[in-house]
Amino acid sequence: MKLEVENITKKYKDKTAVDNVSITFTPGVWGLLGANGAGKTTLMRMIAGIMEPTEGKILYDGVPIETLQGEYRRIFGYLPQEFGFYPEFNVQDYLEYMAALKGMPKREAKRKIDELLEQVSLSEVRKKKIVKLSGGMKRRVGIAQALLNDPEVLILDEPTSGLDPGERVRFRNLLSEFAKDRIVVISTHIVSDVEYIANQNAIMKDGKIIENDTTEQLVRLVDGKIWECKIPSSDLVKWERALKLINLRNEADGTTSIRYLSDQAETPDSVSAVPRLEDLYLWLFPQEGEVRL
Ligand SMILES: Nc1ncnc2c1ncn2[C@@H]1O[C@H](COP(=O)(O)OP(=O)(O)OP(=O)(O)O)[C@@H](O)[C@H]1O
Repeated sequence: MKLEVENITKKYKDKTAVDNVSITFTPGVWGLLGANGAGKTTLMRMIAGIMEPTEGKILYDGVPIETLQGEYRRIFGYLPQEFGFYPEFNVQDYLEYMAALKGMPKREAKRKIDELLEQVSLSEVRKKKIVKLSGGMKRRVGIAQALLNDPEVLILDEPTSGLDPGERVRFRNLLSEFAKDRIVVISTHIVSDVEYIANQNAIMKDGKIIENDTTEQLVRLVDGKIWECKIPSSDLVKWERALKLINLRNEADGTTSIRYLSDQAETPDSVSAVPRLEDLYLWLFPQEGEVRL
């Protein structure tokens, strides 16, 4: 099973949103990371077959996806970033409607919907109108509809936006289970969402894939560049100016623990830290850096 993206480009008038991208997706969870405007949504829409590339082709097991027709609905599941629901439908009716669009027999659809509502913790609100649900619940309805037909290729555009931390963890577990023998592509700019479940990550910048590798290999790019130390809290402003801070935590004893990016230790007591995907991301996209207190 493989999804091959060959030299695809998408131009919107004079803007090249995706620029000659080639990548082969194999079974497993793939993280597609990149800053706002990097071209993730455009790439996902082309992979999901709902937008035509200006140039290039996409093949599923050697077959161009635009020629899959009916088979396409069986193979692909897609959660768009902007999800147009039918707000007056209740959750159950909406999922039944989506199952019918995907050509699922009624009985099978009912069984699958029960199972999914349980998995995304929505059984209790199945009769509630979608318009009345919270943002996180709506997102979970979107995730459920993308999983309805047990797709071989699941494409999720910013699936965790609006989910609270508990929902995020449940979502990750659900996906890890689901991803066996399937291709799952998740686009996000929340690195921690893919850090624990993605086997492979593609990083996009200005319409191009600039890195594509396993998490272990990718973090090696910042090996020896991540440091941790404690500083007096009163010196924080000085260090914030001098260093590329990744994280900081105020301690009870008047010190602040900091994690920073640098080619060498910047204080005598700095110790080298094991790099994480988030460190790499901030190294690649320094303007995205946001110190969390
Ligand atoms: N319909 C459109 N017409 C013109 N330009 C567009 C259109 N859609 C997207 N773009 C531009 O193409 C570029 C890539 O957009 P895209 O939405 O694919 O990025 P993204 O990585 O998904 O960003 P985000 O995380 O903010 O959704 C951006 O510069 C965007 O402004």
